Amino acid sequence: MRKPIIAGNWKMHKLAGEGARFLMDLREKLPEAEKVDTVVCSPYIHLPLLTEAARDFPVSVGAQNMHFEDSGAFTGEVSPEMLKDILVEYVIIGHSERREMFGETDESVNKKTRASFNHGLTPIVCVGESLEQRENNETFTFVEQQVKNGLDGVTEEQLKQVVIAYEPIWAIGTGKTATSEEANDVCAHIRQVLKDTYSEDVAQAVRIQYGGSVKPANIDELLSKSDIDGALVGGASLEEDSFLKLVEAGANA
Ligand SMILES: O=C(CO)COP(=O)(O)O
Repeated sequence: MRKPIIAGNWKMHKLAGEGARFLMDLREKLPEAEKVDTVVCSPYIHLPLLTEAARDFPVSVGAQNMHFEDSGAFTGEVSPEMLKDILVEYVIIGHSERREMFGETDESVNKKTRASFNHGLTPIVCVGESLEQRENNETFTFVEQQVKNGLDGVTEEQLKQVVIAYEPIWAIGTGKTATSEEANDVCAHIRQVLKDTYSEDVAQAVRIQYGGSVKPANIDELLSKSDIDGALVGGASLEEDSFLKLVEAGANA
């Protein structure tokens, strides 16, 4: 069985001190690390404070982006080596907001995914279709292409560590969740693509999260599905009570 993974994506919210307090408040309350992987992905500048606050208790810290080079003349960028240096463990790659607003492409997603393994970071690779693509019945082919392009050249052993987040763009921050069946169908398709492109072993190992208006009220239903192994959560990860409920749902899945 794949271990559930619940990740909060704080996007551009919270000040650093608020983030650290959030983690400290959860300190005694989080389920054991054996039951669920709990991840909080914050803005870059909060990361050192959060990795310090997260010492000795079962939560990992993730970044929301990174550059693919180790160092160089890339003003405003942060490298995988820098993230690893401050004990960051995860990195979100190719979130739809970065693809839409910051020119991220399958090619840059692929470079970043491969770079994450040079430094032992676990990538959370985001894929997902627009409303127009869904209405034109292009969801499967589009997501399939994103998965293949994003993971191109990644070795089988590395692939088993990858987390894929299926986030339909039309469900992000809109309050519109894909039904658990719709979400599971796409996650199952992604797993089939992994099997056809790589192997059954890889397909069974890779964890696939659903993201898009996940809340305490709908997470149990989503996690009960065969191919949904966790959630990548925006809005409902910002508040301690609701984040804790989501993580508990992961631990009980
Ligand atoms: O984009 C998301 C997580 O990466 C989803 O955001 P919401 O949970 O706010 O819909």
